[in-house]
Amino acid sequence: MNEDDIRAALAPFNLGKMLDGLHVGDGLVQVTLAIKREDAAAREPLRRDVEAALAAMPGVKNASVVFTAHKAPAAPPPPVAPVLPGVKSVIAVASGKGGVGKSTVAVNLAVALAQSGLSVGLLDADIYGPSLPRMLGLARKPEVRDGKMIPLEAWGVKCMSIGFLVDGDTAMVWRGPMATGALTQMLGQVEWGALDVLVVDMPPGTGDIQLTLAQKARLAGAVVVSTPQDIALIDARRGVKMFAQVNVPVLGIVENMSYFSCPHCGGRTDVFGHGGAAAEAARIGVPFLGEVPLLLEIRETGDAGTPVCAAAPQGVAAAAFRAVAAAVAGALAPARRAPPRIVID
Ligand SMILES: Nc1ncnc2c1ncn2[C@@H]1O[C@H](COP(=O)(O)OP(=O)(O)OP(=O)(O)O)[C@@H](O)[C@H]1O
Repeated sequence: MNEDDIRAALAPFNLGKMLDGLHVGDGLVQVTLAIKREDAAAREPLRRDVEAALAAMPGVKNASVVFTAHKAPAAPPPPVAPVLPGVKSVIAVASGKGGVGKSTVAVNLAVALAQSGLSVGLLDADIYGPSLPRMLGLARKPEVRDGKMIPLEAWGVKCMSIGFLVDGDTAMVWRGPMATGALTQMLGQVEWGALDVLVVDMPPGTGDIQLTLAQKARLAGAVVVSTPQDIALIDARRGVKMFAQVNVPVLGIVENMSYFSCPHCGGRTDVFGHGGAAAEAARIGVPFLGEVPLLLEIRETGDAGTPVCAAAPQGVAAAAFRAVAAAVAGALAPARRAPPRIVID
């Protein structure tokens, strides 16, 4: 008794596409019939007849016929009103771990994009540790007009941070839902106006806030910042994976603190090794967007509230950020995307 014998025995039942699975071995026959869930009762006599016919065959010790109901293909998600109707592209700047310079890259990317002539917004979504107020030297509370907050402006960039509204220590103790609620408000209740790009400085890691943002803000893409160290790269890989899971294209990886550029002699030292992020990007098949050197000037200007792209636009740091900005602008898909659907298995 082999599979052909069983198929021959099934032929009179005209099962057609209903026959979904057949397993034959050691005198055991298992048949799976695919039906619609609601047809189960009506098809039961057929199931019993098939089972009886197979059980009666010589050489069959046991025959079982079971139903399976395939899920109907998921309906496309209903159109959702865009949270940010005037914003052409929202991009997230993310990192797998803290301290790799994600905020520094986000701020300078925004300033460099604005310097290239685009209208740019910058949202600090790092609810638990907002660094925009310090990096941009902004401490005022935003005005409210017609129930909407007016972003503060710095170097041609419209900026909003939870740090403008509450002091950092307050936000630090928020539970997850409070943080995601605050972020949703910052997306929808800020008068962003018409923007070419909204750069979002994400909190480090891969959690609730990242998912909320990926869903609500219709991200056009994500920029993942890493240092060349192995440990940062492992976390960066996790970040890339998270965006892939929520269907957000990864625009590429930026290597920050790529090498040390000595302000005295101009010599270059590869403090953490060099080129790890480029190699990793190639390995996981995402673009490499450029490298930013480890420079005292970047830290000093950032901590003093003037991003290096604004403080020293002619310097090597600004040139590095401009190159990253050009790569990001080039990678941005012109079309706006539908919100991702999160599938939980
Ligand atoms: N390329 C660089 N050269 C010199 N200093 C840098 C560079 N990039 C970042 N820094 C400095 O490193 C510190 C951490 O940077 P930043 O706050 O941007 O990191 P982050 O990844 O956003 O951190 P967190 O996720 O913990 O908020 C800052 O003091 C910043 O000025």
